[in-house]
Amino acid sequence: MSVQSAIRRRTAPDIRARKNGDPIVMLTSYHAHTAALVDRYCDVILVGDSLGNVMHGFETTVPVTLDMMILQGRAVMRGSQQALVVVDMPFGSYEASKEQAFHSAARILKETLCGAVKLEGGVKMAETIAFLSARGIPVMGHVGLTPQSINTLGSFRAQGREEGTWQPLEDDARAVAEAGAFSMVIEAVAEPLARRITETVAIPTIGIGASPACDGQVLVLEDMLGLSPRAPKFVRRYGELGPMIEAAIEGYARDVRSRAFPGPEHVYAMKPKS
Ligand SMILES: Nc1nc(=O)c2c([nH]1)NC[C@@H]1CN(c3ccc(C(=O)N[C@@H](CCC(=O)O)C(=O)O)cc3)CN21
Ligand SMILES: CC(C)C(=O)C(=O)O
Ligand SMILES: [Mg+2]
Repeated sequence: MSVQSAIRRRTAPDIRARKNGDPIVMLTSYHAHTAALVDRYCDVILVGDSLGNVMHGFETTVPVTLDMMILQGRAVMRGSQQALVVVDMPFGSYEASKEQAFHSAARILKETLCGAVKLEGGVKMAETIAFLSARGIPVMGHVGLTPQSINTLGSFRAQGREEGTWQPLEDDARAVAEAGAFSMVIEAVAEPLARRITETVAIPTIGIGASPACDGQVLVLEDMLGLSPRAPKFVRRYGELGPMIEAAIEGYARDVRSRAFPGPEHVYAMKPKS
């Protein structure tokens, strides 16, 4: 047996079993080299449809396709060994029917070999989550702010911050849990609501802008690295890669223009005559 295959990857049931345990650590990655780094420290790697914003410069995640998710999912699986890899189902690939969702999710599992999919929505998606879960596809839910619904929501705004707005959000979280999801992302909700949901559902909640009360946390890697031009308020920057990359590019351009690069050590000399 190869060394690689001797390392057992985390599974959806492993993550499910972490309810009320040590916090679940999750970050996004869309490519092999960052996946290898994230894999050393995280329990879950999310191949998020935020790749539409981060990699492709779209304003929203709406234009992201199934083929884009599968291509990046394959890269992340090649780069990682131990983390559970979860691939986002993109807008338009699952909402029409539970059969459409199964077809899309099966493609994701078969073509990337990832361990689970994630889809947005609560009560309205519960039947779909149950259908997939019963047929061998682990589903991570995603409730609160659901960015794929930007065109009906109107703006990316935190949820549950006004009195009397909690009920539909609590209903969504309960529906996702009872449908058989192994965990759920809670995005941009008021802290007391995130705590209430986390205390009432039986599966782990993974927060993004949803307070420390959740059973785990997730951020978009490029946001926390300081590589995204604009990041939401809930992001803490753990690095300033934007300025670092710019300084490197500036140095390269300067050296090429002054012929300081390439140096002697980067040049191929002729081989001696034999
Ligand atoms: N790079 C990136 N990071 C993300 O966290 C992310 C994506 N892309 N794309 C998909 C969704 C969209 N998300 C977003 C996008 C914008 C805000 C935002 O601008 N929020 C403002 C206003 C909040 C309010 O009005 O309450 C903020 O200041 O946080 C939040 C979440 C989170 N997701
Ligand atoms: C923000 C996270 C949870 C996500 O869904 C994504 O990166 O697409
Ligand atoms: Mg997403």
